[in-house]
Amino acid sequence: MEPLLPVLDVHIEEAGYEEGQPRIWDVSFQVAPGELLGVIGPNGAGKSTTLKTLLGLLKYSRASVTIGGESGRYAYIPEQPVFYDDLTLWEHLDLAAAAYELEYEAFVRHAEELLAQFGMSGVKHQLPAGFSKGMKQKMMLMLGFLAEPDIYIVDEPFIGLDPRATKDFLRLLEEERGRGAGVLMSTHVLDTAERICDAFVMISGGRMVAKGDLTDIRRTAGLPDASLFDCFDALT
Ligand SMILES: Nc1ncnc2c1ncn2[C@@H]1O[C@H](COP(=O)(O)OP(=O)(O)OP(=O)(O)O)[C@@H](O)[C@H]1O
Repeated sequence: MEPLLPVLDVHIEEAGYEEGQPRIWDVSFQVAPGELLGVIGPNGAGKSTTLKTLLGLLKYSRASVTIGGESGRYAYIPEQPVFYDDLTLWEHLDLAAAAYELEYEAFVRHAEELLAQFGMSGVKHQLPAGFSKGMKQKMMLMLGFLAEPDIYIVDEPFIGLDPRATKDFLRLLEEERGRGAGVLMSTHVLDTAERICDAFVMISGGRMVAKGDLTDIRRTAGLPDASLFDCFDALT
């Protein structure tokens, strides 16, 4: 069988916030359809910089990024919620649907489903400024899922979510992977990452120090039976 074309193909030579001052070097990876790739590394290692590079948000980068799949569409779910003060939750969903050119009835059905799944139906006509941190984060997740993209780019999803929301989020991701969507996820929650990710990119000091599935990471760390956490400890 032909190997599936990646939904995300990233080659970063170097990238940073100011011309001539790179913060990351030689970071390259691919995400296959249905794959969940975890980006892990200590504080300040360069995870967010890597995500910003592939989203095209940095002033200075020498990189090539290809988004594949059927629609070539990505959804970015940021760690810090971004929203319009004057728009209700429903108006945010509606705006996203217009941007993605979704058919209106299908959008309403999907949006109502997502609201119910995240327990947010009762607040859909409220302004997100009055939401808790986790509720704001759920709004960002819903906006992402509404897009049904080829690749989800998710920055640290686990910190603000309660256990039920985390479970709902993971189940929805699982469904999306089932239809072939890839996921690139940066996280510090290594026990969850070890459980759910197919493969990892480990970044330290702006460089990739290990890449592959847990077996590859263990081999690189020289620790045949170690947890992801212990490999992380040894490699960073
Ligand atoms: N806006 C910015 N302007 C200049 N330098 C930045 C900026 N954001 C991050 N950096 C620098 O880039 C390097 C990588 O930071 P980055 O935010 O990518 O780390 P991270 O791995 O995401 O860390 P954390 O786990 O703490 O979120 C650090 O040296 C940091 O100081």
